Amino acid sequence: MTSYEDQPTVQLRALGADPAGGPGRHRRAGRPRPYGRHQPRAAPRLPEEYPAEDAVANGEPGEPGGAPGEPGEPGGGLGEPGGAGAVPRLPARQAFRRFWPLTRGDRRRLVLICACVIAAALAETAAILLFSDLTDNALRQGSLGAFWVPAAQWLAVAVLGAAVGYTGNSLAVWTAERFVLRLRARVFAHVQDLPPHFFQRHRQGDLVERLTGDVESIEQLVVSGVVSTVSALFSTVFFSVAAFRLRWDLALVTFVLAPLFWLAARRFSGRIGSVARDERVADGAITSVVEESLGNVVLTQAYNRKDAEERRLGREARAWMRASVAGARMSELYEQLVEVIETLCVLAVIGLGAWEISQDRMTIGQLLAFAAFLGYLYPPIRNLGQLGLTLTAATAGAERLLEILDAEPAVSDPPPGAAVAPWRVHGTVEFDRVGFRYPGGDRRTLAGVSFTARPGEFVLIAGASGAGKSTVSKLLTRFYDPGEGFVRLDGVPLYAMPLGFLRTNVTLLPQQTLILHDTIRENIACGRPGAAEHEIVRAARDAAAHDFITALPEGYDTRIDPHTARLSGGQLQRIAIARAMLRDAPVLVLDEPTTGLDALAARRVVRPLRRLMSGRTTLMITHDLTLAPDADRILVLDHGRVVEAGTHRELLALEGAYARLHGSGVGALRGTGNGTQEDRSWEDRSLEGRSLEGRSLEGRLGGSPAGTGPQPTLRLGPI
Ligand SMILES: Nc1ncnc2c1ncn2[C@@H]1O[C@H](COP(=O)(O)OP(=O)(O)OP(=O)(O)O)[C@@H](O)[C@H]1O
Repeated sequence: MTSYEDQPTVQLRALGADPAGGPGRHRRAGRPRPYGRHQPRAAPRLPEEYPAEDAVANGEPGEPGGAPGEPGEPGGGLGEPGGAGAVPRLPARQAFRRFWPLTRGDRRRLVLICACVIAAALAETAAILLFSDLTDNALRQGSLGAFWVPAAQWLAVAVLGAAVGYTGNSLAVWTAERFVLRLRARVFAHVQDLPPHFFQRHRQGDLVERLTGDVESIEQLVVSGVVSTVSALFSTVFFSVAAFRLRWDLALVTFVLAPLFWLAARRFSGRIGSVARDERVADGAITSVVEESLGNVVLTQAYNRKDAEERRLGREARAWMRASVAGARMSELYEQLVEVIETLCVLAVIGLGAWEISQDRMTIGQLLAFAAFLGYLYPPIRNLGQLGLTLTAATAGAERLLEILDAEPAVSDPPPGAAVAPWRVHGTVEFDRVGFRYPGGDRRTLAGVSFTARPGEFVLIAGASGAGKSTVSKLLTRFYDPGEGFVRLDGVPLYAMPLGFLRTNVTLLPQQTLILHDTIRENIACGRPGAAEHEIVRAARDAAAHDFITALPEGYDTRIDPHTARLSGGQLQRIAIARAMLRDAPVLVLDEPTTGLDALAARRVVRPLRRLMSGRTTLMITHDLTLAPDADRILVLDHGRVVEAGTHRELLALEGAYARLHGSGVGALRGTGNGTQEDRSWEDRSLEGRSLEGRSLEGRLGGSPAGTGPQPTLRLGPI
């Protein structure tokens, strides 16, 4: 039997698609999985191929959700990663329509690529006819003179084919990569606007996989899909015309059997879709486990969790292997079925040819020439059948990506023209009967919260864990909009001003020190891009960071990252303070600025913090009440409500919630709770509280320093 694999077909192979689910990690490593020896090409599927279309239309992820604040809306709607069943099924047509606009700017190039593809198919058809002419005339005549003209023509056609093939391929790869680049940038930009709870609810590794592997698989759906369809269609038409010109009766037999390829592909389409989906999910899961394990390596080692982590990875790896093997088997099964169909077709043609020869209507040479020609004809026909498979598999990646793209940001800029014009912010912060419920949350996190912080005031927000303190900071920096009431800056509701303007004027210093994977200089400079060197150094000096930075061998050029071992937690925090200094915003939100630091480090941070706070409206969220006497006002939150407000003295005198909080913390340590030590410096109090905190732990653990017997247990509030 003719080996069609060896036949030259003009395809833009560089765009070769893997219908088993796109370029997952394993595929990028080079394991080919063609569902046919000739690279399948994507084509739009017929409507009847989508029995689930109605079901999909009902829950189509393309529809924007409701208003922010409602369960599942902003950033919601994304199925729980790790379960293929959670991913909504999307018709390929819709997926194509969603991503096609991204080809804008490259459409002329796409037309040129298609023209190259068509020209290449024409050149190949011409080559086939010239070959037939050569065998029929020159060889039969046995004259070398009859050889030269068709040979020269054949060579010219081959050169032309090579030229358009090269041009088309180069352009196609370039266009495809540009598409991937654009798509990735678009998804990445969208992801960055998503609210915090989106990232809390989704495994980072799975999101990484969506931004890499899944993004690439969309390319097969769109750019390669269009080029492949054009290629397969035109090749089929040209080769068919040539086949009918050679022997119409044999060509007819060939075409009568051709739908078998399409039937086989259709039969496999559903299963390949689900296998591809499983593979994409398995890719995401394994990336997540590896990423989480590496991030938690200290926990793993400290708690002897090595075996447990290995088992976890093993579980995901086995699931991945199962999905991968299922995909490979499906591929192989389809491949072999197509082989059998091809054999059947060739046998039918040879059978008819044998009958024609027996009737003296055909020579053996003609029959062999036609059989050889089938090697050209079947690949594009077969590819047309396989396009659906490629598309189904690529759609699995599209579904996962659209889940991200359809997750809505919790907040957005006011419409153009509706935004309040920027002004010089004084720093009055106002919460006016604010109520808030997290998307998907079952109860209100804040209810009727009202307070005003005037320019330059220091307002401390205290309360038990889970009372809603950090939520106040998220509303003020507009990660979310309140469900009820208003948050205002200088009397203007936050939603009425551009987000960029708000965040330029309200600096957040979160609980977790945010460090970029870059030099110390860049880490400080990102507070105000374009800042001059002397401004960066001044900020570092004010943050008490300049000395330890210059003591490093590479000084400000030292590269750091969030897990850097070169700097301590307190030093990283001081770099973050320097960044905030440089930003020079009139409003400052400090969320547990000394959490995680030991007493000495906290003490070193306190002084620069005071410099940072000076002259700015400051909202400090903290458990550490050693700072409370310095506050102009203290708000005590309990179950999302402000239950007490006043100065340190006033609240202690009330002997209510604040006094209890204070009594369970530093007050108890001082044994007074009446603020008699308020004249002592903040730094000293901080140091004392934290030193005692250490002692309290000793006490709890039953340690008895210097063998003095059991110590009383000291309670320090949340540790
Ligand atoms: N993304 C979220 N989705 C649903 N609920 C959330 C989300 N984030 C926080 N919550 C809930 O809102 C409540 C208040 O959380 P918040 O972080 O504001 O408390 P907190 O007072 O700052 O606590 P802590 O002092 O422990 O940091 C908690 O019950 C918490 O479980």
